[in-house]
Amino acid sequence: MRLKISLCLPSVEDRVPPCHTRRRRVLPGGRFAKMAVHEFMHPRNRYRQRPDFQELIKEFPELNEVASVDLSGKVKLDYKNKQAVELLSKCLLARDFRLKLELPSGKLVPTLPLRLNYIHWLEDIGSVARWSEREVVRGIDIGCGASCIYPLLAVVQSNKRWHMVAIEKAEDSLASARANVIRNELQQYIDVRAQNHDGNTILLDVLQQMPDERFEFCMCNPPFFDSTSPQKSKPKNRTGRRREPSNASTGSGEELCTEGGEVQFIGQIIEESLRLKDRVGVYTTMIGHKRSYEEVLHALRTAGIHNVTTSCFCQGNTTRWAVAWSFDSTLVLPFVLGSLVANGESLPQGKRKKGLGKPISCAIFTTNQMPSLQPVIKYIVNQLQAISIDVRTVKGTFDSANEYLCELSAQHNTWSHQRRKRRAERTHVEPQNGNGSELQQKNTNSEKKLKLENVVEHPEENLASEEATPDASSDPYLRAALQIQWKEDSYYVALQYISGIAGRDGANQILQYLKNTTKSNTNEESSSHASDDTKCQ
Ligand SMILES: C[S@@+](CC[C@H](N)C(=O)[O-])C[C@H]1O[C@@H](n2cnc3c(N)ncnc32)[C@H](O)[C@@H]1O
Repeated sequence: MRLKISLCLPSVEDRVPPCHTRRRRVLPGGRFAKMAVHEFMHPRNRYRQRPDFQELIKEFPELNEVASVDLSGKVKLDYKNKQAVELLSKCLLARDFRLKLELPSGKLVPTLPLRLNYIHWLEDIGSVARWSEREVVRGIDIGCGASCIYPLLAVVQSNKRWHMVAIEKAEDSLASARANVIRNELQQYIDVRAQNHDGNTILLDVLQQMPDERFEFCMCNPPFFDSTSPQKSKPKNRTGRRREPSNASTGSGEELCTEGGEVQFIGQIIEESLRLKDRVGVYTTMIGHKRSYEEVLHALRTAGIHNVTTSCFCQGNTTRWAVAWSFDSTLVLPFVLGSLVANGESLPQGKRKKGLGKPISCAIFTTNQMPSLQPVIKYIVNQLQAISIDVRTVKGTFDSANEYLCELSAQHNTWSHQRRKRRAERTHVEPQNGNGSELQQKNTNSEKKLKLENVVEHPEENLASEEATPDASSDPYLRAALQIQWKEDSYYVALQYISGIAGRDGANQILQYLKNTTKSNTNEESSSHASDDTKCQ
């Protein structure tokens, strides 16, 4: 029987598709085929299928003005034409979401595939955070822009279960955002608020105005560029190989630029989150540049924030990154679909598709051996703490009747060679009874064997490197989720690797350590019907 961790673990086909870096599919014989970039969008993103422009024009004849027919007879839109981009967004919003949108000229035109990728990622976060159990999910959009696109989409896509506070700093955008909310009669669900101009805060001032409110999430599409840089809104082209953007760029300098660029902006959200903590369940933001993404992850680690998940949104030729973090100890963010590893290392594509992999599980005691789940939980937690693994309860208590879930974090490998260490300890215990000489003889033999095993299997330098402590600001050596469950006639332990350089092997070894200690303790204590049942599955 295979046990599954019940924390809404994703099925493989639900996972977020791999990132932008792979645009070629390997064909038999090692040839490459170019893949449609749309394949990398979120699996639920309706725009993975390119719109059929011919059909769309029938419904919205105004598109005719910006469409052309190519030599093969295909109807095409010129994405370099600002008017075409705006018209397409408006038509798709009307057709697919029944939303009406108007924008003052010169303002950022929201492209829908990207906006929807972000919304779907939030839904994935919500399924781990169990938002489905709430009647209303409250969210904040930082910098809603003139379109107010994210709050509009969030409300409609959730069938009005998500209620949004939309914050905006620019006065003209604020007025336009309010008009778009009224235009769609969604004032009951979207509260558009002006950012405090005098203050220098992003969330603090606004949340101070609502002291009794708690939000499930916040989101942000920050101004990407540094207003103090001479290049301003031009992305850095360090290699000189960056292609010209295939879409017309829209948006004013005020919308796209901020002092210090996105890293400083997001850095401030991180700082404020350290003060606001659980006032917001999950802090999320989009990031425009890969380099900023790495800097943001570093800032989170430096702030001691490790409950993090990341994603990347791929659409057309544009890629954006996203980061979420939380102070909620009952929410294990790395369980979110398609999560990349939290230390910022991008996994190879094939691996990322499989995400964190399946949990491994094993029966650890039978109900004949343990009367209830409580002593099993206490026993396992003691065994883990004995080797300095930090155990943080996520669900259930030590007195749980059916299930207990916790998060493990280890700073270095303390589980390898435990059997040998225990044996070595035993050999150093002075014999207390009359069989002293016999026992001493046995111990001497096992000591010899132990020495031999150490020489053959594990030279000293290996031991030293395994126990090396990583630098304090980095991720733990291993993070994993552990579930203890009672089912039929046995108690099961399941381990899910989350992150850390120990990898899935580290999680396997911890499960093996638990099996071994159980086996040796039950052998010592009750001898006969011990742990033949500790089979791993
Ligand atoms: C890149 S635009 C995003 C607009 C919209 N959310 C979208 O995705 O199309 C960034 C927005 O953040 C606003 N903004 C900049 N600094 C802000 C702040 N401190 N508080 C609130 N909004 C801010 C800008 O005026 C701009 O409208």
